[in-house]
Amino acid sequence: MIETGTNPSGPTPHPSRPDPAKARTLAAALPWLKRYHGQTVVVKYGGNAMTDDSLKVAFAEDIAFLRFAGFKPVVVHGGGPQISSMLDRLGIRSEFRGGLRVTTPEAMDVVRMVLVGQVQRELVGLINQHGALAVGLSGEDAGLFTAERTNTVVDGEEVDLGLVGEVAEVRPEAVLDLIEAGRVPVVSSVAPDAHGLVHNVNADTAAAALAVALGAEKLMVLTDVEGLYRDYGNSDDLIQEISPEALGEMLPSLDAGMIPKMRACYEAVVGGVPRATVVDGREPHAVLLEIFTDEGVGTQVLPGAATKLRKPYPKGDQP
Ligand SMILES: Nc1ncnc2c1ncn2[C@@H]1O[C@H](COP(=O)(O)OP(=O)(O)O)[C@@H](O)[C@H]1O
Ligand SMILES: CC(=O)N[C@@H](CCC(=O)OP(=O)(O)O)C(=O)O
Repeated sequence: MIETGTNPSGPTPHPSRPDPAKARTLAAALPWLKRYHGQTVVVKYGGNAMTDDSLKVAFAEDIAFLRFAGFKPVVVHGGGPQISSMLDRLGIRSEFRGGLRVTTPEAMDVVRMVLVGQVQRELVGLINQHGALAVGLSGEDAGLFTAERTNTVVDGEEVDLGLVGEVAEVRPEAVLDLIEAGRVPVVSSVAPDAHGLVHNVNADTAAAALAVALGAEKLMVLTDVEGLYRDYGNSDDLIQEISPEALGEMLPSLDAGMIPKMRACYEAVVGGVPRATVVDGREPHAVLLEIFTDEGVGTQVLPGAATKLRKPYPKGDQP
């Protein structure tokens, strides 16, 4: 029954008018919704962008948003700092050479336990707060990745990294089955070699190999810097856009964690992924911000790009 007459608890308040800015924001997303509808986007979530619980919740919301908006998101996660802290707690020494962890058999057990048993489980749980979407798997599942042991060269010298692998082969069928079923695969970067011995694969490397094998439309890498600095430590010039050729020339000059990251972007684009981007995962909703803005927010690697620089955004300022 509709009540008329006076309201005993006082006058009925005027409803507030819906904010037209919200409609404008949604309408402005239309070109990207059209471009990415039905397309696979591989998002690599780095351990350094996972340190804050609220950031992880926002990341899971972004992934669920993409899925419900008709994208096909696939997550590959890292967990370097989380592995390091567990190794410390267990009193196992580890060091990085050329951006990769020297991995003894003892450390490998911890890498696998932390990536598959902790980090992956947590992300799956957070995404599944939004529906029965996420399914976790690792390079060991259904032959997803076959690793090939690799070393690295530091200052001209070959360094033995132990149980560290590159991705020699990808069998993406299991991931494709999940995507087909409307699920969001969440992939951990450990993988057996041809004899079944499990290796530690850098998560950026794994994400690139998977993006190529899936024919993804985009590889997005979340990290803890605004993007690729032209001359890290000496200048705050950020690279906004760069071609794979120019990036290839820069690779030997890169440092630490940026080596596997930018190599991954390079390999992805050379392997046919139309664009690869590095974005600041410390920004809440970094994934949506990157996808639904004109120039993107971090560093984009795309064929034919002329190198474009920009200064960092002022602190607290949104792009
Ligand atoms: N040219 C560069 N531009 C940006 N960051 C760089 C550069 N060279 C080295 N770095 C370092 O690489 C780090 C990112 O790599 P990493 O720590 O492995 O991140 P993640 O855990 O996200 O994979 C940055 O925090 C920065 O310290
Ligand atoms: C070989 C190698 O270095 N593997 C990485 C795997 C995790 C990873 O890549 O994590 P981020 O993305 O957070 O750096 C490691 O052991 O730390």
